[in-house]
Amino acid sequence: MRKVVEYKHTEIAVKKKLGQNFLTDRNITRKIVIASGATPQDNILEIGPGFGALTRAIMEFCPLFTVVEKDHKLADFIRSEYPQLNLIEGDFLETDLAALAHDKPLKILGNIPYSITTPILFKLLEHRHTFFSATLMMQHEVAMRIVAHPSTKDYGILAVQMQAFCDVNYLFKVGRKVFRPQPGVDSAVLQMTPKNNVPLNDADGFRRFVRIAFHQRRKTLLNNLKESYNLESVANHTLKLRAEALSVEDFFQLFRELKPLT
Ligand SMILES: C[S@@+](CC[C@H](N)C(=O)[O-])C[C@H]1O[C@@H](n2cnc3c(N)ncnc32)[C@H](O)[C@@H]1O
Repeated sequence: MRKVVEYKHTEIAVKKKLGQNFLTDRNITRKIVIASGATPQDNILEIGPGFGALTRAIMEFCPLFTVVEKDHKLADFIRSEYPQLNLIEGDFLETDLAALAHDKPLKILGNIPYSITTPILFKLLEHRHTFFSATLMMQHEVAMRIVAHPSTKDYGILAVQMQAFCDVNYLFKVGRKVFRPQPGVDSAVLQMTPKNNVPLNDADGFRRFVRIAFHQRRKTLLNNLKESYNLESVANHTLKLRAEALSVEDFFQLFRELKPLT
């Protein structure tokens, strides 16, 4: 069934593909902005302002900032309601973060579209030098996977990749009832802050290694890694473990010990 949401002078047919679930609770938007620590001096970027629920709350703390919105009708809405903002009408995944962060690292905020949560997170990881922190509302289940500890069912590639490069903080849960239209899942607000000193000199190689180590979760590290790496320098007891048993520090150490097979 076609769902329509209307606010002030604008009505849109909700696009599921764009993850359009709009926040209706001012206490929550304010709580997100307070958690982000936004001040008037910050270089803020909001992902997906929609009808401006979070935008309005950010403005109370920082009057001028940048927003990126892909939906043309919503971009028109933001342009007419908040002409003072720097609106990028386009796709966050194609937004040049380095250019936006030219003078100062960004503080990123957003109630992000569920449909592209993972690509957004990986874009942020890749461009972690461009931002100071990202305070994001996402699906609760994804937030749990990001902050998961070793040897739990949620612990996997996402947790290791994110925790390797960022400090991640689960802030609070947000029930589905405060959105229009109501999604089928709950949300949570998570903050990620890039780490200054990551003990790696090949971040891309590390990311590939983590993917291979988890390739088949039930298999040992030996079985997952042996086709791709020379494992001579790795202790036997380590190779008998599964990837899920290793902490992020253990992953760093193991990555230093093995050599890719060419
Ligand atoms: C979950 S809604 C949040 C809207 C608003 N911030 C709120 O909290 O009510 C996600 C917003 O992101 C926009 N969006 C979806 N994909 C996008 C993309 N790739 N780049 C920028 N904005 C996008 C949607 O059109 C929508 O406005």
